[in-house]
Amino acid sequence: MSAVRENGVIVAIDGPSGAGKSSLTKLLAQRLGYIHIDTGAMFRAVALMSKRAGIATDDDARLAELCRGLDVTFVRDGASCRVLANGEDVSTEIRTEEIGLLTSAISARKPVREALLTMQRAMGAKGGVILEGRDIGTVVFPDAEVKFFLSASAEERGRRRYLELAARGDSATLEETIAKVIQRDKQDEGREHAPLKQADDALPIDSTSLSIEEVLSVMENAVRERLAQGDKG
Ligand SMILES: Nc1ncnc2c1ncn2[C@@H]1O[C@H](COP(=O)(O)OP(=O)(O)O)[C@@H](O)[C@H]1O
Ligand SMILES: Nc1ccn([C@@H]2O[C@H](COP(=O)(O)OP(=O)(O)O)[C@@H](O)[C@H]2O)c(=O)n1
Repeated sequence: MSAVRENGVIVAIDGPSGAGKSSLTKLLAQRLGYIHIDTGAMFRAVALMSKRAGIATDDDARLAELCRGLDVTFVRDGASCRVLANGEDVSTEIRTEEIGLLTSAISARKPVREALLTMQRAMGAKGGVILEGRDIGTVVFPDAEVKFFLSASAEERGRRRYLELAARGDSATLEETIAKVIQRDKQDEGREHAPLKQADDALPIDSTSLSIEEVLSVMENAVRERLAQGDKG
């Protein structure tokens, strides 16, 4: 049994790329009046800074040093949220597919995971928070009161990403985008430290043929049900 915390429950949303985690996390947070933490953005910020510093993806000593000197924060900007790395707004720069793949390699390294794990636990401990990522329900907050594992077919997730990239003027093809999504999932599932996997007690949601509103409604109902149980849950 886990007690409801100072500011409410902890909601963990994990799943592969393009499953809808970021979209649903933001909407669910608005509905519940919770804060949301995009842990992928934190890993992306580390990857961007490591690229700028010319650090090899397997240079654990330099990665550890980088993380020690890196402060990642989120600031609200109207309806959206900006990501700051040591005070610099890197929100746009971290969102490329290239940084996504580099992030997948960097985030497999133990010192990077350890550094961000400490930050994420500190950010979420009081509850009233939704964290989205790959290992929230399994490693960061295995005692989260509500856990979701959001997925969709690789083709549908690739299609969603492709539409996003096309809207930004990126010339990547649908086939390339699906292939990259599959490659990243494989890396994330196959790594030694904190691999992407469904927690035993997570509620699985396959969003392949569900609208965002439909997924939101399933999630909101599950959280409200848990809140109604209070400390008895
Ligand atoms: N259930 C859904 N149906 C259709 N499109 C969706 C759905 N969920 C998310 N999307 C769209 O797919 C894209 C990727 O969603 P996102 O929330 O960024 O996924 P993730 O954070 O898991 O990578 C976004 O453009 C989003 O609007
Ligand atoms: N909790 C997390 C979140 C992200 N990540 C890594 O960071 C990468 C980018 O995560 P993201 O959530 O921004 O990616 P998308 O789902 O938005 O494509 C993932 O492919 C993972 O390798 C992780 O290892 N653990």
